[in-house]
Amino acid sequence: MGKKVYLDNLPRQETLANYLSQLEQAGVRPLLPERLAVEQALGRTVARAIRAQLANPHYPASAMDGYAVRAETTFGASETKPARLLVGSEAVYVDTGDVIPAGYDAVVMIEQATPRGEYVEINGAAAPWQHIRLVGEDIAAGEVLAWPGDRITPYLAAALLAANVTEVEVRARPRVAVFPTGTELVEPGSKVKPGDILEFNSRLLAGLIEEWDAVAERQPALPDDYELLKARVAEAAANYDLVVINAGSSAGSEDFTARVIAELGTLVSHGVAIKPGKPVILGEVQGKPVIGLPGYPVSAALTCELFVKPVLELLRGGQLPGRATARARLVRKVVSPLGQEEFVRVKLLAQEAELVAVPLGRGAGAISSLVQADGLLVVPRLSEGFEAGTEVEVQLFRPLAEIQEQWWFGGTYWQPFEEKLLELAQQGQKVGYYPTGSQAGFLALSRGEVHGTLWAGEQPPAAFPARLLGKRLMGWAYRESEPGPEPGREESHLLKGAAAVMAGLWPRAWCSQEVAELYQLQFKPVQEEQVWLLVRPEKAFLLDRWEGGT
Ligand SMILES: Nc1nc2c(c(=O)[nH]1)N[C@H]1C(S)=C(S)[C@@H](COP(=O)(O)OP(=O)(O)OC[C@H]3O[C@@H](n4cnc5c(N)ncnc54)[C@H](O)[C@@H]3O)O[C@H]1N2
Ligand code: MOO
Repeated sequence: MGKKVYLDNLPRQETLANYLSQLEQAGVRPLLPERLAVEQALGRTVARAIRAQLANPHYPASAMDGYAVRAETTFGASETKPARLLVGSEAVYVDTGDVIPAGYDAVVMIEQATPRGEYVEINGAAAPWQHIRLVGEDIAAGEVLAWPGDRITPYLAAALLAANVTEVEVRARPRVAVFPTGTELVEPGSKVKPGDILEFNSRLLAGLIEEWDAVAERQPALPDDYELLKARVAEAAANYDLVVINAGSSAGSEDFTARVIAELGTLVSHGVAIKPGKPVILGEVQGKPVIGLPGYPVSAALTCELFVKPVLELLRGGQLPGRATARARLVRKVVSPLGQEEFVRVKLLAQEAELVAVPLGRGAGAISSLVQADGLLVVPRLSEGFEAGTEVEVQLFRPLAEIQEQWWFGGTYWQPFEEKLLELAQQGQKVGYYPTGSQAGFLALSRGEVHGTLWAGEQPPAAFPARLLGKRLMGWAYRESEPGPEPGREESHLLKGAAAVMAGLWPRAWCSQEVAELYQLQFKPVQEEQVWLLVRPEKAFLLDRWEGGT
């Protein structure tokens, strides 16, 4: 196949369908199932139907402690006219789980039986088969206990063992080699210098792949060396079911992945009409799928889900679970380029009786946005986005119950408030605090994007229930000697302003005394200000969670 210098730009579904069919043509087939002991198979997926080997119960068993009787011998019995049965020939004592002796067809609980010497008196009629667990009542021999595609849960494992099944055939877990690439990559925990990139994508990708019932083997990071990459990819294609290469997907001079695949096998496509994740590379080498994922972490995670997951489904021979969805009302307009399918991370909040979706930052480099997000909103390729107020469907990253429990705060950054939230979180309350400054926080509160916000300054706007939490000293933070008259910068998130001063980007930043201390910066106090908590009316109870102001 010739060298491609341009990116393909077909819709995702078409790109994927074409790739999967090319893989099938190249001989990629589902892997053979594996035979495992039931105890070793928890979490795995059943490959072939499993039938019960033995009934449960496999003998008629007493369900209660009492006397096995012939039901007909008790007919007509009452408190005043009990049936007198001879123990041994007309009634036999049984414990729960004992075999019902032949010829008997009911059990009378000891509470309803009165021993009288060698007799026992039964003061009520027993219905035939009462308190007897019949053979196969729970599981009949030969019954299908597990269907292909069922996940082996502790319940299923127990049922299999109850039916005397000790081994199961489960879907194979494809083995995936994950290669991080880039000369600038360094291991987490290293002492870093500018330009170094802490290598975390391979952990991110391996984690996702393992969640999808596959085995990920992270490989040492590869420097940007064409021949080395080529040799390692060829070797991995021979030894793994799937090869994932991360970064080196865009048009930069050291982005070799596509070339390597084209030279070793077939480059099926490079580029797809999605955002983020456009430069994804799909190929095949020696009959094995080889996928190049973009370097930016959000793009890498998303393309892993959109392309690696379906290939894993092909290899294991069966679908993996998708995400649950929920409907939510968008609080802000989302504008998206026509011709690209866009995946927007959203925060979800329970507000009054509904769920609202707040679009988050769209930078593909922000791994924190995936942590903060509760879900993903898909803007179709032929749409330019959604108006504020539209009801949209969101794919959930976490259980809805967890999302509905959380309290979400914005506004100015104030450490004592953060401490209080940390305390609440320690006690089990789900909370989040995403400071964006007093003004932005107030707007967010008005639009319903947060449950509460911190406002710094005099009397806050009267629109929301408010409580004075305390006072703080504001001023300029700077490094060694106080900079001259040039103005400093104000950052909406006080920690970020102080961080910019720390990094030598700004001469000084407007921040609070606590933040300056946190960053060990010099501090020139200018004014004292009040800090208020403002909340949505239905969250007014939150105001009482904080001790009175100063
Ligand atoms: N001139 C153009 N530049 C770029 C284009 C383009 O079309 N033309 N596409 C952009 C898009 S879209 C994306 S996405 C990125 C893809 O970049 P690469 O796949 O080539 O990846 P790198 O440049 O090597 O890395 C980018 C960035 O990703 C982070 N990264 C990479 N590897 C790791 C890792 N193992 N662990 C953690 N983080 C990693 C890192 O921040 C890199 O700087 O290209 C755009 N450019
Ligand atoms: O498509 Mo890139 O993946 O924008 O970030």
